[in-house]
Amino acid sequence: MNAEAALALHDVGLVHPNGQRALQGIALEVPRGARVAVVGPSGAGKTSLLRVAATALRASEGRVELLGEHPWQLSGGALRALRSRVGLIHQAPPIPPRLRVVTAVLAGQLGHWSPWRALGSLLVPSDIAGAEAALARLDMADRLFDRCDRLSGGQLQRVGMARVLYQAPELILADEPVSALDPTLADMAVGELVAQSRNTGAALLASLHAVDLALKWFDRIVGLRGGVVVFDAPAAEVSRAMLQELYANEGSLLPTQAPSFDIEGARDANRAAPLPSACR
Ligand SMILES: Nc1ncnc2c1ncn2[C@@H]1O[C@H](COP(=O)(O)OP(=O)(O)OP(=O)(O)O)[C@@H](O)[C@H]1O
Repeated sequence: MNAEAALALHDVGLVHPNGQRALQGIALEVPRGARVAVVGPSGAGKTSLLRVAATALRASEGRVELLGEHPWQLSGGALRALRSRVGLIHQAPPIPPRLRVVTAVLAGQLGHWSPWRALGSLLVPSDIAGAEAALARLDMADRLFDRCDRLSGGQLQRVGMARVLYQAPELILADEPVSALDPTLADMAVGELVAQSRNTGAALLASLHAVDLALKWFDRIVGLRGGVVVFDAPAAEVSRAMLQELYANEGSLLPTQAPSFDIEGARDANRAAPLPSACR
């Protein structure tokens, strides 16, 4: 067991209940504090990988180590405690529609609170300033008391991210966290996740649709296709040819946020990326 790794997958495979194989022979290590992006075409297995890492799905083959533990050997209570140290950001956050934004954000700490404090917070939000600060980082502070079913898909994604910023976990797992945001907001939101990692030492593993965002913000890029790792390299070493090969079946254009993609520019931006608000 490697205690220095926030996450380690050893020869992991996943077959969904209908017999569809989603992952095969995955070997991946995310050291504590590291920031790793997973990119790849539709159906590559990005969501499956993140769900296995989050223990939402149990691997069919291989071994998962999470924050120095073997999750599937733990008792129910110990597994819940381990999960409370991991922040999971969904593409479409599963937030009950009638919940208020403030309550949805405060729910990030539910795993750490006593049942009485958790119940009390559902009735009367206990740390409004904390929730507001997390939302402000994603330009959402003005929606604090809105109901979640009055929000757009992109606003809901930002509530899901604010919940994890508020949670301050040791490992952030983000599955296409900015897919519903416009390019400017997407850049800002990914920057805040990276800032959280820099400030708290949390490891960050995120699947991203846009390769320019991945190259700009992340230290390491994992290319996934057909459930297999095609490359795993520092962002500075990822070439256009590697990306074109990865997306070869999706046409000649690489998926990006910005309309024109300059790979050198994205990597230069990585070196010079300004620190978002939380880091200043
Ligand atoms: N619940 C499921 N049941 C059966 N097969 C599934 C299920 N979820 C995913 N799959 C299959 O597993 C493979 C990987 O899917 P996955 O959603 O992990 O890919 P992805 O890279 O996240 O795709 P996208 O970018 O389109 O979201 C695909 O072949 C998909 O059809």
